[in-house]
Amino acid sequence: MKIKKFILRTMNMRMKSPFKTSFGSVQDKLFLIVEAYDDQGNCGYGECDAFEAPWYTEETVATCHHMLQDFMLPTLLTEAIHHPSDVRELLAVYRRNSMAKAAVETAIWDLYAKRVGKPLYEVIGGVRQAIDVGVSIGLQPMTEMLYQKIDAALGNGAKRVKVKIKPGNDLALVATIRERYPDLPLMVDANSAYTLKDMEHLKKFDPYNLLMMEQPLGADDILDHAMLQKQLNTPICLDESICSLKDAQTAIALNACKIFNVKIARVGGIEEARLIHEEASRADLQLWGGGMLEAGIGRAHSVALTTLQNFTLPADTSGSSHYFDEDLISPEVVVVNGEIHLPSQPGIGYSINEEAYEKYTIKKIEIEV
Ligand SMILES: O=C(O)CCC(=O)C1=CC=C[C@@H](O)[C@@H]1C(=O)O
Ligand SMILES: [Mg+2]
Repeated sequence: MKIKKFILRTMNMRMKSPFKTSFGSVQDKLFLIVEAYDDQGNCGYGECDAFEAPWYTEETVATCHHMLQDFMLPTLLTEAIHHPSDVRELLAVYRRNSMAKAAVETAIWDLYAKRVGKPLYEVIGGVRQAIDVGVSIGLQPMTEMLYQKIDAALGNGAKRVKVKIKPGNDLALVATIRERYPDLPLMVDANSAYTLKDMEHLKKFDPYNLLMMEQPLGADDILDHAMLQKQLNTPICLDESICSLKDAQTAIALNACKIFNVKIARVGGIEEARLIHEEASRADLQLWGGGMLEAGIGRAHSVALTTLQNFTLPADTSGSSHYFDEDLISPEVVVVNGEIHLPSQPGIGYSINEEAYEKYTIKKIEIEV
């Protein structure tokens, strides 16, 4: 497969409401899209999940634009790509920069699946045609608003609810939710807001029967999580700490957690995610698909990944309308009774909504051989 040309778009879409975590808030979502064209006129799409500021990982929209434009896309135009799984090796010369890598790698997977005329989820080895999903609810200014969001999610069949916590807005919040929803499948995500000094405090979450506690400690830590997991009954799920297969192997070896949240962007692509999935399956760790407030293209890739065998827990991938008034794809991703059904068309299986796509494009560059 020879890539003839890439188009790199910068998009700007406003989310319905701000999404607030322990480290920041997003409402105007600036992001990139990579289009990869082959010599037969096929086009594959990939979304870059980096945010405008480096608060989730060190990457930003600007660093990804630079890495893609100046390094990664020119490299991939000069190399023969036999299979999308080659891209991981071809880009390994560039250290880290996982979100930039994932943006182009996912575009090439979509392109390949379209060339062979199969849905992406089948091409990557997916085993199910529908995935279970929950919702992720950001920090709310008032508990009433949180209840409204939980009720709306349950009304839509959400299979579990994740709430964000931070020091000072955590235990009492969980206690209130539990009192009102005693049987709710509930989990919390701290986005690295605590340290081992909070061990005694974190143990106090155990009686609330949480599905898991996501990333309580340092974004670059695995060791402290292992010490914490020894003391907690609540399963720990690692998100920010797992950026590669190597990190996954370390976490497994140290028993640092029981669950991984897998995001294609954070680990540098679908191939790395598949390797993490294999490793986790061997160690009996459970997996689920994380979300990055993506628009439709990124959402479609993550839905496809979630069809792999060991993604047994509900994903964060909510429907397009959860975050946006209008999406870039047609049809939009929809959740029915807490499930997303996989489209059967080749590639990501969704078409581009050309009108919306052009409307939200604020910059476009072409890179050719
Ligand atoms: O619905 C989604 O796309 C998931 C939202 C979500 O929880 C997150 C998105 C982006 C960064 C983080 O704040 C966070 C997470 O930690 O999983
Ligand atoms: Mg998280």
